Amino acid sequence: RKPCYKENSLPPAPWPRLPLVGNLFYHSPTIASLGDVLRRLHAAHGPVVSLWVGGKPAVFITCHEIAHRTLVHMGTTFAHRPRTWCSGVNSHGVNSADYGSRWGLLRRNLSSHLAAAHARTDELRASADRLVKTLESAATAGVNDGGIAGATAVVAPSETFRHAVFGFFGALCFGEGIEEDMLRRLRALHAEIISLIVELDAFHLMPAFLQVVCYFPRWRKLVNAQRRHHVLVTAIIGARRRRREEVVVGDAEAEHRCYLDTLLGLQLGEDEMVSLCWEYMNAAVKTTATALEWIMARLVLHQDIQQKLRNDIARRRRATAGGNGNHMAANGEQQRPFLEAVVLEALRLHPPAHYLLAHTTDKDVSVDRYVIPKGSVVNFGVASIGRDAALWTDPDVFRPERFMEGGEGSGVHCICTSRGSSTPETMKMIPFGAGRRACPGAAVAVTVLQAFVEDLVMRFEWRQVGVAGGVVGAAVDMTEKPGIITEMRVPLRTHLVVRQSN
Ligand code: HEM
Repeated sequence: RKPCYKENSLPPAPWPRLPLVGNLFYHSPTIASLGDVLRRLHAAHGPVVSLWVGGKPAVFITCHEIAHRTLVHMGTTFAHRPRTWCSGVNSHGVNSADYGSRWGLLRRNLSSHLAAAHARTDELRASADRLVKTLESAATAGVNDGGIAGATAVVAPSETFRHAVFGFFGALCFGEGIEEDMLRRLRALHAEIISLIVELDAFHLMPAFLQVVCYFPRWRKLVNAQRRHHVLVTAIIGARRRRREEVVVGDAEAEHRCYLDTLLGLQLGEDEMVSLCWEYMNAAVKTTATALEWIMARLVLHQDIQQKLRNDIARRRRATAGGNGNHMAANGEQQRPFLEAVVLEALRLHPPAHYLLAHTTDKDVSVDRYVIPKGSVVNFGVASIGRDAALWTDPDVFRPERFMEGGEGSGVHCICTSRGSSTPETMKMIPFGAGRRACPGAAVAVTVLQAFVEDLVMRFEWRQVGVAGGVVGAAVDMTEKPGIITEMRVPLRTHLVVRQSN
């Protein structure tokens, strides 16, 4: 028997609600309108509201305290993902796996690979160097719009950021030595497949019959692109397998183990490996590259913070070179580098993912005065929590100092997985989610962002376009382009000046 709830015990939802369709698609036919619809609903009804996807509710939560209670305290209950009838290339990933032993095995494998990758500073340095060199050539060859002496030009760095991040994670995923041409083809295929995915569907927010309607015209293209992706990744897997067989034991141990090596060790099928490699690159690249662009846009806008960051990095480098790498705060703890504060503040204001991946529950759960029925889609407003005026003073102001000692964000860290490591206070922002399904790549992503930003700030001055001789020109446009990942609507353009004294 289907359980029966009193209408008023379910989280509030707008009317009308049509049979089969529900009301989500009626109120918010696109991901772009979802944010506005939810803002209005939350303003009227509080932090727990719902929209209906066909016959089941999609519950949205924008309160950090409830997020902590559900994702961390009731972790196992909320660790499930909704089922889908077809997820194509994503079907064998960690993110789509049922919460259970297979998920546990794959997630442990990914997490231990990422923990080892975290220590791979050589690869990170090499990627940051390549990024800096590409931008240096752009600055030297480009159009100098400001009459500034030395190598300087107006550049749009988004594409370079994306390529550098793809190259870095490509090496971690497939191993070093993967050809540039292969990487470019893989990148193009990722972009093609992503462009064909219906965004609301990615969050499990489309009733089945609408999925059929929306995917019908693009189905052949999607299947075709996924097939080409499969062929390319299978070729990479084959090459890696042969290399492992050829390399003598001692050499193999000296060589870093890439993600693919760990998958080969698990004896998985070919489809599973292709899907897991897709997930790795898909989850890592667009998120990290988008975050990097938002951070640099903020530094272009806030020249004072950019200079403060440069000074802090230089001071720390001098201290480390002088043998004094300990930066103690007044409370005796290691002082947070300003660089980390800048990255955290950008992730608070501009989380690449405005919502988590869809969660669901394995039983009915009471939250506040409402019942979340078993099997509902449950999601969390990441951007709303990070910009909540009840948690942050002047939430719309970019102020990294709030994450420094004594600031309102000093207790916040991005990685909240277990009860022990988190309180509602540590979850005043959740750009990587929280609890059992929290992003396993969070620590690596923050490390990559810090390494890239450090080099970019020390090697170049990032000025607003048209700002020369103190004349302020076009400001950076911080408007958002909503999507599965929220990018800048107008990609960053900046006046890049190569610094003479690095
Ligand atoms: C700035 C960069 C990144 C951001 C903002 C980000 C954000 C997120 C978010 C919000 C989730 C959903 C959590 C949930 O549903 O509760 C997630 C899940 C996930 N992320 Fe990331 N991520 C980033 C980088 C990475 C990297 C570098 C990797 C790995 C190479 C990665 C792999 C994953 C995987 C596998 C999941 C699914 C986990 C599961 O279902 O158990 N992410 N990420």
